[in-house]
Amino acid sequence: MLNNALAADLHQEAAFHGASLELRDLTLAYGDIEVLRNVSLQIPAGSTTCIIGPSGSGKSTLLRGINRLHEPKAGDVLLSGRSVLKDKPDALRLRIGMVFQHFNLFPDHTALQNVALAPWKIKRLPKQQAMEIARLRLDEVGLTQRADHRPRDLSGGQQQRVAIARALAMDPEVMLFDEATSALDPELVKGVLNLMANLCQRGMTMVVVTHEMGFARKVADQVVFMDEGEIVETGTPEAIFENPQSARLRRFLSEVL
Ligand SMILES: Nc1ncnc2c1ncn2[C@@H]1O[C@H](COP(=O)(O)OP(=O)(O)OP(=O)(O)O)[C@@H](O)[C@H]1O
Repeated sequence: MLNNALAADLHQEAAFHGASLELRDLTLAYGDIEVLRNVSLQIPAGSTTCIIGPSGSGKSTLLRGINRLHEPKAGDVLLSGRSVLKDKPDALRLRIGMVFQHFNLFPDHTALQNVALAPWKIKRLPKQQAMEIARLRLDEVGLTQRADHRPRDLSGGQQQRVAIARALAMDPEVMLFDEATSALDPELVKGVLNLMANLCQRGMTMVVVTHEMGFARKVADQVVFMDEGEIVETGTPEAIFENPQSARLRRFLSEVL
């Protein structure tokens, strides 16, 4: 059983304690080709940053650099003011949750088992406690009734919510979303975006690569426009969408809005 403090901490609208992130002159390359060059960005604790930009501009690569799925060629990433390059990548990924376009759930596991797996196997919590945490996280994403369903018996939106619950079950300090709604049927997108907005309101630090300009406009604290591996403009949603400074951003917006 969970102790009362833990249960209280996990209840429906509990606040998160997001950490700050800072990227310092981050450069990432695939082989000899640099696809991200000298990217610097401040992401305050508990804030939401939306990354927008054309296909191939380096948005996913930026996320992969933050949690070291791809090792930086140069530069640094600071989590709560401390370089993540000092930690083992596995330890870092306990602190930074990531949600992908494709949900990557284990097909032979139920929703509950999918969410409980990492707290049990990676955090090494007792199985019963991991299951309790998973139940609470599934409850938070509105899937209590689907806990015993396998992914094939869930809609795409429900599978993505399981993937979000799975990331939250590790108590991350930062959540990275890589086009989390791009693979969903249009009628399922809103539910997942609402859930993401709820995490934002509760103080999670979020970095969201998205093609959903409405979400970026409504939810982001800052919007980052990337093109050709660089940050071209950073600003409030109002500044980016209503008063774009660069021709590149104006051209991009004219194509997507
Ligand atoms: N594994 C890889 N090996 C070599 N090049 C890669 C690899 N992954 C991405 N790239 C290249 O890096 C650049 C940035 O890709 P990235 O996926 O980060 O862009 P993106 O902005 O997320 O694009 P999209 O919106 O289409 O997902 C692109 O030119 C891409 O072709």
